[in-house]
Amino acid sequence: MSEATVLHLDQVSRIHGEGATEVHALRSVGFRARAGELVAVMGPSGSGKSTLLTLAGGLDSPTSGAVYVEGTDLSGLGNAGRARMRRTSIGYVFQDFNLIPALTAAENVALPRELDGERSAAARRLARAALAEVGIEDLADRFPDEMSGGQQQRVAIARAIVGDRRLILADEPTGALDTTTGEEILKLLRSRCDAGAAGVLVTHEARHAAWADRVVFLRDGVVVDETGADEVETLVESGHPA
Ligand SMILES: Nc1ncnc2c1ncn2[C@@H]1O[C@H](COP(=O)(O)OP(=O)(O)OP(=O)(O)O)[C@@H](O)[C@H]1O
Repeated sequence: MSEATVLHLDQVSRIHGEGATEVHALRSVGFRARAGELVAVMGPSGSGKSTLLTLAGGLDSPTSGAVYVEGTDLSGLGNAGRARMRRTSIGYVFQDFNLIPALTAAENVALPRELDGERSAAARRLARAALAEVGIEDLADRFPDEMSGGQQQRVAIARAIVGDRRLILADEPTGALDTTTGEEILKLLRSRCDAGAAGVLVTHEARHAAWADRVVFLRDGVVVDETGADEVETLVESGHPA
């Protein structure tokens, strides 16, 4: 069970544009994230990290190859099916939090459940449980502009995990936070993966990779290296090998 593949990119390529302006953002990438595992994705600017994450989250479709989430081929679903998958199985955490300013913390977290037809009271209960898991249940009735950046990112993580979603995708989630607050956010991601979710963390910083079980390096849309758990520490000490 703990070894189950939650995310599988099978020979995935993504080409943006056509002809002279064609950009190969990803080239035949194979990638897996298993239950209980946090995988860091690193690489220079433009290497395809965000493209990998948006494909994994069903926000974009591959030019060729297939993306499976919990065994379901996202391209076989159609737009409505993919949207449903995003609300029920996939949590996304962005650098700039992306909370809805007019909604309280609890309402932001409950929203994906309510969009999925869950009754309001049940959705709020799940939202409060998710807020408790990230340590800010007491801020449930605050609006985003009444919270610090770190608190807002905790709300975003609660929204990503609410209802026990199994795949958490995080794109530079600590980019707008100070070092200490950023480490706390990574710790939350780590503990969610320890509890059975699969996590993918896009980061520029080698020391963030210390929270991951594996590091996958991209360059020009190709996986150029993979580092196992025992090598992650060496990587952090020596810096970026790619
Ligand atoms: N919608 C798009 N249209 C055209 N080209 C795109 C599009 N999205 C990404 N690209 C190109 O695809 C390549 C990979 O981009 P991507 O954003 O995935 O890289 P990245 O590794 O996440 O970069 P960064 O670290 O700067 O965020 C880049 O050359 C980028 O310019």
